[in-house]
Amino acid sequence: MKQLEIQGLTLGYGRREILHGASLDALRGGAITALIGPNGAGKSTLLRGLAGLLPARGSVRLDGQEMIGLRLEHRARHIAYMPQSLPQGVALTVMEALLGALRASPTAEGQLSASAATERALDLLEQLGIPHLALVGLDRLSGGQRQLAGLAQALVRRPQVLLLDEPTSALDLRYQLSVMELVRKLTRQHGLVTVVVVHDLALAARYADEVVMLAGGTIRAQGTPEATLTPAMLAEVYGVSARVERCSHGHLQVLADAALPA
Ligand SMILES: Nc1ncnc2c1ncn2[C@@H]1O[C@H](COP(=O)(O)OP(=O)(O)OP(=O)(O)O)[C@@H](O)[C@H]1O
Repeated sequence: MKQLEIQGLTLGYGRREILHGASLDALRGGAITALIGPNGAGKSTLLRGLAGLLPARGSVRLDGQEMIGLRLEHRARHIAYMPQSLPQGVALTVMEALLGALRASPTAEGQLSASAATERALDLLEQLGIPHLALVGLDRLSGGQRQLAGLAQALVRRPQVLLLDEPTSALDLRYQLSVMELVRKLTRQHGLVTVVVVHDLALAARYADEVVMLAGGTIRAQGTPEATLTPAMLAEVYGVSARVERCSHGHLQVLADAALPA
């Protein structure tokens, strides 16, 4: 079983430290971890740090192998990262972007032949429900379509660790569910260590096996949705008074009633 161990991780921008020696219980393969917390908590910073895009101190070990200090192309064999917003003005079709991601550096299975790469990319677009976008330019996609194309770029290399920064924020209700279902299916099937930044606590409660709550650059809680999404924690971390109830289908729902006085 794969696992990602994060110990004493310190991250920041220039001299500004954002994450202060964060340590987590090992993140397990086959499980989705939702990274939640208020705006500016450091969620995207943590994800960028795990992706190797920021200078870091501490330790990030995948199955015992230290990732910090590993060259980006080596780390990219194991870890895929989908940023909150994809770069604009890229004159490529969705298919060209996927093939480019496969060519950029060898995948864990080595370099794929051109036909195997095309087949894999098409298969993934089918799974995401967007085969009709294969030949459409990235700069002609809607916000939600761009997000799906970004997700395809992260998945196409079949990583062991999948880092997704708000992958459903621009998606309509149906796609929010179908994308999270697919992420869960792939996570289970391939034993991926999946970490998803998400603001929607109903989605976190429904799809996460584990929740990590971050505030002010510090880990405030880690555990099952039931253990972490409590009225007391929501008051402390988000400053809201909230109820946590089960709907008629048994899903946990967070009902925020009021912002607490600062
Ligand atoms: N490129 C950057 N340069 C300098 N500071 C940054 C940069 N990106 C983020 N920060 C700072 O790091 C802190 C954490 O930001 P981060 O984006 O990680 O938060 P977040 O929890 O993802 O927030 P949100 O929910 O609003 O997306 C903030 O104070 C932010 O101003």
